Amino acid sequence: MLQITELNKTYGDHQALRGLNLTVNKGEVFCLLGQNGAGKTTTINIALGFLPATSGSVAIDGWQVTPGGSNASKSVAYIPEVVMLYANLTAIENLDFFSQLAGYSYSKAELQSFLTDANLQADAHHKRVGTFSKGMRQKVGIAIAIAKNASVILMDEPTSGLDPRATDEFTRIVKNLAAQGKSVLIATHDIFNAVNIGTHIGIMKNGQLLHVVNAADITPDALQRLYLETI
Ligand SMILES: Nc1ncnc2c1ncn2[C@@H]1O[C@H](COP(=O)(O)OP(=O)(O)OP(=O)(O)O)[C@@H](O)[C@H]1O
Repeated sequence: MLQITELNKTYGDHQALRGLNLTVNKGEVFCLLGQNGAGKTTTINIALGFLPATSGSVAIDGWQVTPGGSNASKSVAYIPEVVMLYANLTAIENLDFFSQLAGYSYSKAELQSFLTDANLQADAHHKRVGTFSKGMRQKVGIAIAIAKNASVILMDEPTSGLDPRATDEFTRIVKNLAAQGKSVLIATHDIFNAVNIGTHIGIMKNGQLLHVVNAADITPDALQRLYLETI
């Protein structure tokens, strides 16, 4: 579970986050919409412990996030827009490397099962990732999150640049993660996919969450109208 409470962040004299409150329970997928500069990346970076908050708190499964690593960071995984992997290593070698970095040592069979859980086709497990598409890199990133046993997964613009088939596959993978009890937070500009993939959708403006809606209660058209009225 991810719990953000009264989070403020100031860069110099610019206030990027203003008393942000946001909760993602187990099994929920929270899509965070907002214009460029609304504060989505700042929120993710504080939740990861990459940036200190000015005030307020972020907790992962009840553990407070503190900059530079904590018990909380062990339970959180990040899938950036482009997942950075070692181009000359295979998918399974990358997964093994990053799992070991997180303190886990898995057998080859276990590593393969994580890649399969992330929907990476078997014939790609032993291919170097240098040739992988964005979607395939994402699957390795998701396998790393599964191997790390992360209970909270944060994603930045995961569907930008994915073709419709890859987006549909990604949607199914994320729904599966949620069904396994993960909490997923996705910063996105993709309104249509937010309705498809999310259980909850938040609209952020100037560092505040102005609306939170249940994805089941809104159509993409209605969400687009609400978004345009809000930002
Ligand atoms: N290191 C920094 N120093 C100064 N200002 C910053 C810094 N990082 C972000 N900001 C400012 O804080 C605000 C929030 O930025 P942030 O990157 O969190 O927004 P965002 O919603 O993620 O935007 P995008 O959709 O473009 O990624 C913006 O006004 C941005 O210019």
